[in-house]
Amino acid sequence: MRLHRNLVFATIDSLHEIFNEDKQADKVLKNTLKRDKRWGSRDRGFVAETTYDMVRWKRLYAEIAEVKEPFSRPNLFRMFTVWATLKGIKIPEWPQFENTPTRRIKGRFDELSKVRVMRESIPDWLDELGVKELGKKWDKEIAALNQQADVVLRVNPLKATVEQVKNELSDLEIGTDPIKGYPYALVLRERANVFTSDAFKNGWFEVQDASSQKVAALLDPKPGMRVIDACAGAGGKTLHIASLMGNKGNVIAMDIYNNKLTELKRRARRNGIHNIETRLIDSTKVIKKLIEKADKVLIDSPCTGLGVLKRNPDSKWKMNPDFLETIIQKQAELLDSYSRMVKPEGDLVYATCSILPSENQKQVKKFLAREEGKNFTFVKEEIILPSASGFDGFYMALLKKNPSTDEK
Ligand SMILES: C[S@@+](CC[C@H](N)C(=O)[O-])C[C@H]1O[C@@H](n2cnc3c(N)ncnc32)[C@H](O)[C@@H]1O
Repeated sequence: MRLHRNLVFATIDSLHEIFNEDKQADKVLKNTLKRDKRWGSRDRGFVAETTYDMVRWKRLYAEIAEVKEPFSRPNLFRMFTVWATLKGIKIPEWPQFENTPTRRIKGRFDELSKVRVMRESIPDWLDELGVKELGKKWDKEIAALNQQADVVLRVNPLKATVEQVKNELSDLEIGTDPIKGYPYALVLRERANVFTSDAFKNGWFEVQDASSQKVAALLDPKPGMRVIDACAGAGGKTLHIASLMGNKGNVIAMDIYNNKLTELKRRARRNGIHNIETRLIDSTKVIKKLIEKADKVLIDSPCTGLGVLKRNPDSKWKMNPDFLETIIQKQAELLDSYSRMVKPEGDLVYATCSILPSENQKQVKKFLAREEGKNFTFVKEEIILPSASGFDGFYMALLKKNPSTDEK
């Protein structure tokens, strides 16, 4: 591979903003990739993937390069040199790369790889938390979470079949494969920009990880039901729920951020979905009005996101250990409050994209032991670990509300 100056500089500029200005990697990249209209998909892929790689391996590369934060531009180039050397890429003779100590880089890599926090490039607090929560399993999970994520599509059955999407993308030379056990999923053989395809623009599919596609399946909504997606965000799972209902019945998508709900409505139009109603949660009244009104409620709760580090490697640098306690408290509050919207004999699914038992199975256990959870019966749960599934880490539990309730 030959390194192109403008692509390397774009990568360094992106890293400067992510590391030194505390900006979010996806937002920074979105802007960087608009910079040069002449860039083809390979060029854009190089900038995006290299930036994500360097974010993922920040601690390891900084340690090998012997540089400290905040990273000056020369130091970002030193880290880039580590990346290129370890990938076996020939370092060009640019002034930024003078005297690259190739041998020393490899030697330091071998030495540092013996220590997990360096090998897996994670902060000490995260390693301690992982061990505390997952014990011996942590080693495998954090290694799996450092792999690059696959691009997975969820076909929208209201518009197309899996076969149609596969053929349409194949015409664009984008190879895909079905995934056993995931009826609407197609995984890309190689990363590609699928957003410019007509199939995407016409709502034939959404990009959604395979594990995430299991959530609506567990909720199992039926046409004609009233279903509430209480933490809908921009609607990844709402769209799936509505499509499983064949546009029949009513899906209420709620969130505390209006901009996310606006995006959800835009996506619903593209998907040809018209049974979704959005409601902004701007007071407790919004929830009270819906008490015991839903056949099924999904709480796709805010969480640490530790199951999706593959996709958001910068979150390990932006998160801090106090966040876990705050989020566990928030999850308990949401369970207590939003579970009231389930009708007697209705279903509640609680889901997170975390792999920590304290946000998942322990959270559900505590809910069932509290006054607010006493009307629910545990049905089943799925603990999806990234090492076993190859996809994102997820947790989901199905609870059934008991027939008689004295609540109101
Ligand atoms: C895990 S994300 C949801 C992702 C979304 N369901 C999807 O599939 O794309 C959690 C969502 O909860 C929202 N949220 C945070 N606090 C909330 C609250 N108190 N009530 C409802 N939603 C909340 C966040 O804005 C965020 O969109």
